Amino acid sequence: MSPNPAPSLLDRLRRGEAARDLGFLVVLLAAAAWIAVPALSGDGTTLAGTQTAAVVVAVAVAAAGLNLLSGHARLISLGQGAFFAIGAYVSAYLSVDSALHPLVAIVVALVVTAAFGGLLALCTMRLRGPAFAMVTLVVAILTERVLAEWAPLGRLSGYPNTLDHGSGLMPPIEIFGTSLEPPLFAGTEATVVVAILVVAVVALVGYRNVARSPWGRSLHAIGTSEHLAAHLGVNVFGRKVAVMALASTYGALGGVFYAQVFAHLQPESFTMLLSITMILAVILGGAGTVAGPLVGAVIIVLLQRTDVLTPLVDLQRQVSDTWYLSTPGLIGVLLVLTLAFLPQGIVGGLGELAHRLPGRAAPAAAPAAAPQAAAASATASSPAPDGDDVLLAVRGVSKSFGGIKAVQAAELVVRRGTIHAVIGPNGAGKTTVANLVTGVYGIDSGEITFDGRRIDGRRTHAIVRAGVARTFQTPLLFTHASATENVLAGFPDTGRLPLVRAWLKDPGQYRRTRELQDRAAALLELVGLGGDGHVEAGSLPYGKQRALEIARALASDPRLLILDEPAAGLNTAETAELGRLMLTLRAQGLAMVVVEHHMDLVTQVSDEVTCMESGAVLAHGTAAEVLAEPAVVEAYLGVEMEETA
Ligand SMILES: Nc1ncnc2c1ncn2[C@@H]1O[C@H](COP(=O)(O)OP(=O)(O)OP(=O)(O)O)[C@@H](O)[C@H]1O
Repeated sequence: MSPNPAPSLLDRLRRGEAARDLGFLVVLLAAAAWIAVPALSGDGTTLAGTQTAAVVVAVAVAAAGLNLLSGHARLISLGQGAFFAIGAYVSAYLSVDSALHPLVAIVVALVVTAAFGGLLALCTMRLRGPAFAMVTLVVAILTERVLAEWAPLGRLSGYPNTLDHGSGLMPPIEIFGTSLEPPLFAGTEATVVVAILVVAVVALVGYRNVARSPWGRSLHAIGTSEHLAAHLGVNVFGRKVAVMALASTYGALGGVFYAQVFAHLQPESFTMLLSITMILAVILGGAGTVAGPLVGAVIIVLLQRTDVLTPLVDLQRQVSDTWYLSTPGLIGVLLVLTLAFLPQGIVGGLGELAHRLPGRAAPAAAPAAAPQAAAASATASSPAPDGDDVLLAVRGVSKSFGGIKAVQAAELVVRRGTIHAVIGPNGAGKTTVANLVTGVYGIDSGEITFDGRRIDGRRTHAIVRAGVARTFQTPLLFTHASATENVLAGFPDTGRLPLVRAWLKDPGQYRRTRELQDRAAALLELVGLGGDGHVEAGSLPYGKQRALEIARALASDPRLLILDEPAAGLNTAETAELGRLMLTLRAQGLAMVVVEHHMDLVTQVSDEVTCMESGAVLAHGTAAEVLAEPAVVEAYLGVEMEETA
C-alpha cells in the first residue's frame, strides 16, 4: 500500500484531530494568560491568588502523570507526592548556595526522579494488585520522614539555619540576564510564574499527546488485561517501567514548580496528604480521561487553599465544638461521595452523559479503503524462504501444570496459506497449545518454530511482532471503547511507537492516525461491522464481538492467525459468515489455526485437522480422514453425540 499523501491543514481540521488539539492548546493558553496577567502586575493584593494558581498548575502536572500510571494503566500509586517532593528538594538543594545553576539543578532533579521511579518499577512491577500500591505508600511515608528528620534539608526551610549555615530563600533563576522572581513580594513582577506556565503548557500538551496516542492505548490495554496487552505486541514489563518513570518525572516537575513559587521548602507541605490530594484530583476529575486530573486539581487545590469549605466546617462545629473534621477531613468525605455517586469522576461522568444524549451524532466514519485492499495488507507475508511451505511447527512439545499433563509430545504443522483445525474433547489441551505458541507459558520440552525460527522461550509480544495474532476463547475487548478504538489497538503502533514520538506528536503522527483510521474502517467492513465503528464494543451482540476480535487481530498484519473457538456462541448464520470470512482470508494468503468444536465449520474450512485427546495427538489428516478415525469418533464425537443425545 502506498503511503497516504500528507493531509492539508484544512483536511486535518475537517477530520477534527488537529482542531481538537488546537482547542486544547487554546484553553491552556487562555488559562495561562489569566494567571500570568495578575502575576506580572506586581500588585501585592494578587500574590495569594497567584500562589494558589501556581499550586493548581503544579498539582495538575503531577496529577496528569499519575493519571497515565493509575488511571490508564491502573497501576495504583499512593506515592506521587513523594516524587513531587523529591523533584522539589533535589532541585532546591542543588541550587541553594549556587552549587549548580538552577536550570541544571532542575534537569538533574527530573532525571534523578525519573531514574528513581524507573528503578522502583523495575524492582516492583512483577508484583500484582495491591502490592505495588503498598510499595508506593511506603515510599511516600519514608520520603515524608526523611524530609522531616534529615538536618541538611533544613537549609531549604526559608529561615537562616544555624545547623547548616542555610541562608533562607533559594536564589531565583537567572536566564538571559533576567531574574525569574517568585510571587512572594509586593511590587515585584512574578516572572517565574510565566516560565512555569510555559513549561506546564508544553508538559500538558505532551501528556495529552501520549494519552491519546497508541502509547496511551497500550496503557489502557495493560489496565484492562496484561495478557491482552502482550498479545497486542506490547512489552508489558518495559512499558510499565516506562510509564512509572514518566509519571515520576511529571510528579517531579510539579515539585520543581512548587519550589520555584515559594523559594523555600518545609516538610509539612509534603506529607501523605499531598499524595492523597493527587489521587483525589485524578479520581474526582475522572481517572483515565485526559482532562480529568486537570479539572480535579483545580477543584481540590481551591478547596484546600481557599475558605470555600469554612461554612461547612462551622456548620459541623455546631454539632460539636470539641472536634471537627477540618478541610482534609471534608475532602476525604468528598472522595467517598465521588466514589459512591460519580465513580467515573466529573469528566468521565460528563462524557458518559454526552454519550447517552439522544440524537448524538455518530462520529463521521473515515472513508473506507476497499476491504480487499485492507485485508491484503493485513495478510501480506514475506516470501517463503527456500520454498519451505511450513509456517508453524510444533514438534514434540509437552507441558505440565503440576501433576496435570496438559500437552504431551504434541505435533502440529501449519503450512502457509492453509487452515489447520485443532479439535478434541474438553480438556484435550487445545487452548494450551495455542498458549504455548504465543508464549503465554514456556514449554517443558520439544520445540516450536515460526517461519523457520525458534519461538519457544520468546515472550508473547515478541512472538506477536514476528507475525502471530490470536483471538481468545472468551472475547477480550475494551468493552467501554468503540469498535474502531478496539481495532486501532491492534495495529503494531500500540506496542512499537516510541514514547518520545508519542509525546511530541510530530506531523507524521497525524498522517499515521488517518491511515490507521482508514485501515480500521476497512477491517471492520471486512468482518461485517462496517456500520458499527462508533458503537461501544461491550454493547455489540456476542457474534459481532467475536468478529471485532478478528478485525483487531488482523490489524497487526499477521502471517498466522490463531482463532480459539471462534464459533462458540454464534448462531447458524453467524457461523456461516465466519466460515466465509476465513475462506476469504485464506484466499489472500493468511494461515490459520482454528481451535473448534463446531464440526460443520471445521469440515467447511480446514485443509488439515489435528485431533487431540488428554494432551496428545490422536489423529491427523484431512477433515474427512480424521473424522472417520474410530478413535476420534470414540474419544470426541462419541462424547459429543452422547451429550447431545
Ligand atoms: N494455567 C493452567 N494451570 C493449571 N492447569 C491448566 C492450566 N491451563 C490448562 N490447564 C489444564 O490443562 C488441561 C488442558 O486444558 P485446555 O484448556 O488446553 O483444554 P482444551 O482442549 O482447550 O479444552 P476446552 O475445549 O474445554 O477449551 C486441562 O486439564 C486444564 O485444566
